[in-house]
Amino acid sequence: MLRCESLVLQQGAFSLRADVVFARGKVVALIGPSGAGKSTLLVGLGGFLVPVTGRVIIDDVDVTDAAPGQRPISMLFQDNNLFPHLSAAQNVGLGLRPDLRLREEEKSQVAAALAEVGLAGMGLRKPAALSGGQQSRVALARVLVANRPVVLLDEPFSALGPALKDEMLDLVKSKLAAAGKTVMMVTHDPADAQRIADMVALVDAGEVHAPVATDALFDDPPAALRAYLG
Ligand SMILES: Nc1ncnc2c1ncn2[C@@H]1O[C@H](COP(=O)(O)OP(=O)(O)OP(=O)(O)O)[C@@H](O)[C@H]1O
Repeated sequence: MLRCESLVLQQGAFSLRADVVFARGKVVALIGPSGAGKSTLLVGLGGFLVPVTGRVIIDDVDVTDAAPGQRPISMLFQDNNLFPHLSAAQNVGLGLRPDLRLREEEKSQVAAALAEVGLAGMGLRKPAALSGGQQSRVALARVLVANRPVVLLDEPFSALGPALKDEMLDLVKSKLAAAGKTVMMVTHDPADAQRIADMVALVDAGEVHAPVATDALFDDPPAALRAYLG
């Protein structure tokens, strides 16, 4: 379970309030207008922004003062954050050991993760020799080997075409959600939420609303969601 207790995050003149609970092992889509604060929430949960007030609690541990690397969290962004001079396997290996001094069993874990995302045998390729979709798969494989309980996704597949994006969303569902991870995903596309999210939390005007079951939300959208959906 991930709990934001009276959390206030500030970026410049903008402030975001969150007093919500995200259930463990669920996929939650964060949707809402541009500038509403979705990325601010993920950056704050990741530990890259010191809260003005409030606490962040993950599985009963208060991580509010923990550095990003000490949090039980992996993050995946649109740019995939791959190092161009490292091979796909090395980029994945960073999820296990930042110094890349991998033991044999860790190298096997990397190879297995690459196979899980459909990149078996491509470990030696550098990112420039991979398509956009394949690069996204490398970044996802790194999240898999890191094996943290919470995964934050900030529009990671929005640069991909619709079919590739759906494939990646399905991988998130089958590899992360099925493994019991708590997944929070920012998206602008309600279809993404309907495809893989158990719950949807609306972020609107600097406030994170409580997550609601996806079907229920879209069957009977509250006024703020209706306004956003147009
Ligand atoms: N580094 C920063 N300094 C000052 N203001 C910032 C900074 N980063 C974001 N903001 C402001 O915070 C507000 C929320 O931005 P945020 O990126 O969280 O919104 P968002 O809901 O993710 O938007 P989008 O859907 O367009 O990505 C915006 O008004 C933005 O201009």
